[in-house]
Amino acid sequence: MPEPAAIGYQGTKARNVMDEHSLWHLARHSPRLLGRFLAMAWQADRCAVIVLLVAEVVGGAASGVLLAMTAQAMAPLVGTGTVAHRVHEAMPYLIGAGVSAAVSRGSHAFGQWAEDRLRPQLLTAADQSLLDAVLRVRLEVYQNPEFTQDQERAEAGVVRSERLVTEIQVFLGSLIRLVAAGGVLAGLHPLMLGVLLLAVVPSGVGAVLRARIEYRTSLTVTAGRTIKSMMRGYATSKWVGDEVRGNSMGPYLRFWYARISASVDEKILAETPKQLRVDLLSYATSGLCLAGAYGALGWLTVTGRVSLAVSATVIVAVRQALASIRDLLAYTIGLFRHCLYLADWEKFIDNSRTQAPRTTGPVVPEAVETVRAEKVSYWYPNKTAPAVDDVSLTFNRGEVVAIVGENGSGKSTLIRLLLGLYTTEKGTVTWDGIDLRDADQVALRDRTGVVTQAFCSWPLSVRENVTLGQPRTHDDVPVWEALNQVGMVEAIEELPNRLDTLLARELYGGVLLSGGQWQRIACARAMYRQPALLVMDEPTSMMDARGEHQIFTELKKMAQGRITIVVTHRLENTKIADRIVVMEHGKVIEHGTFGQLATAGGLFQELYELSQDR
Ligand SMILES: Nc1ncnc2c1ncn2[C@@H]1O[C@H](COP(=O)(O)OP(=O)(O)OP(=O)(O)O)[C@@H](O)[C@H]1O
Repeated sequence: MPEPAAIGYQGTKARNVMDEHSLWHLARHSPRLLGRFLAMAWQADRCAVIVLLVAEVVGGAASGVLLAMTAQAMAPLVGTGTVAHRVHEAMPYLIGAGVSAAVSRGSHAFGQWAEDRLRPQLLTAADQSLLDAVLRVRLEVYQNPEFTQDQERAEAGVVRSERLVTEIQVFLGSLIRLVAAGGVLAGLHPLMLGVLLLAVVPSGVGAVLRARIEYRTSLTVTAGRTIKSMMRGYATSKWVGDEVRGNSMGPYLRFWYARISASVDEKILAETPKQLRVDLLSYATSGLCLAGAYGALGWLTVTGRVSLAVSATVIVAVRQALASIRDLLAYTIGLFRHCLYLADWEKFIDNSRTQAPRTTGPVVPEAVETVRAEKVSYWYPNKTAPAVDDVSLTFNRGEVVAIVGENGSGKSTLIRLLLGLYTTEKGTVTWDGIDLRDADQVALRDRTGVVTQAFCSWPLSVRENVTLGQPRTHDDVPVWEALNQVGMVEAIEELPNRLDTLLARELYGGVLLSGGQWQRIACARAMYRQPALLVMDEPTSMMDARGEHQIFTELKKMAQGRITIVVTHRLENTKIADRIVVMEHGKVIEHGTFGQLATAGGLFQELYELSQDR
């Protein structure tokens, strides 16, 4: 059996995640990641980036000047002479300190303005990249559970991209203030700076270790959280409200939800003792070092090695430096932590580029004459039997072919292979002789139209619901024609804004359609495309008899210009088909016209008779 590696997704599990998140790795890669975000911010709003950087530099420099002025003012203030004289002496420095404080506050306001502008724009840019990445990958990549988990982690990265702006701003500001305070401090007594640094290193290391533990925990609970949020979405959806109540599913759903929540919580709680140990150790070590720093200052002052004025300034500078270092550490840790998530976002985006369908190679013709499957097989990952097994079929332009068979016989998989949505693992699918594995996949997408079993009710206007996937148009005539083909003209004309009516819940100012009406819209969308290969998988399962009759009549009418394939369990409908293909366990077991198969004594006849036996 071929490896599921055919899916080819190199997800997180394929890498040793925590190796990649060692301190060294983080320190090495965070600047590059921050650089990427800076480039994104630059692209989004240059003016705000410049203002932010200038504001932080000016604000930091002003705080350094403020400290230097305070130090200068301190000497006359604690010196000799009358109070008036001392104040007079210190006055120029005090005025300088006041001006520096004003400049510092003013630049902070501008920095805040820039931050307010950048936050939403960065969030949008990161979010947009994620959406692009998910839409970019080949359909097969969805089969890989790692892809979903990686996507969840990338989503967490998107949320954090917004916070990154604040963190970068505070990080920069505190770094500049620290350098300024450190400069003043070093000028006063170099020893102070060394002792001070020693005091903060242990808590810095502790905070980084804590961030790693948190991230490691989040990795272990991602799968649980994903399934929890999926189940929550289903259980609380208004669409399944009747099913949940009508079948008294509520108690079991609550029980299930509580159980999975408890298992997620258990994993998180298991990590808390480690976090406590790291915190206690780093606080104790940094406290001891800080006590040593203040002890050294006291000793230097008492032994007359530094003057009282210098000592007083050192205390002010130490306070400012400590506050800056605390901010710097807190925000460096925040940056590190967010970089862990952003690295996931970045990996996901970059991986998606290698999972994109090919955009080179031969372009399949707009009006394809023949689609041929030759000895085609396909396995899903973790399945022991192929979903499609050694199938050879030919479909010709102008034909309507019905594919039938019991549940799980491989019909939907086969049509995905014919559409080029899945790649064959054995055998070939060719469009007019072009092997789809070599063909330009983007061009191929323009030639296909499909109605799937689980079609989506897009919260868009009627017009957009019909034209979705096609270039925007102002010509409503073909839109009405497509709606006419599915018998929806009257229903749409009754809507408040006709084609402009939003098809969404009343909450959003829209109107809702019935299940069958939605299915008609899905059919209209595929017909509007006028594709070379039109595939309809159970297109009328929700429709009334009139709707069903109309769809099949229209399909027959428009069959000349294309190849039409219909998958259906309602065997009556296969009468319109030129040929019927019957599948069982992934193989084609019968092939012929309705007249031939209905009396051939095979599976088709059996299923048809069962459908008539009511
Ligand atoms: N995404 C998937 N992952 C794993 N196995 C799958 C997946 N989709 C389908 N299968 C398996 O492949 C086989 C064929 O499924 P397929 O959906 O092609 O059948 P089908 O004939 O279209 O069924 P139905 O009539 O119920 O729609 C089944 O055994 C099914 O369990």
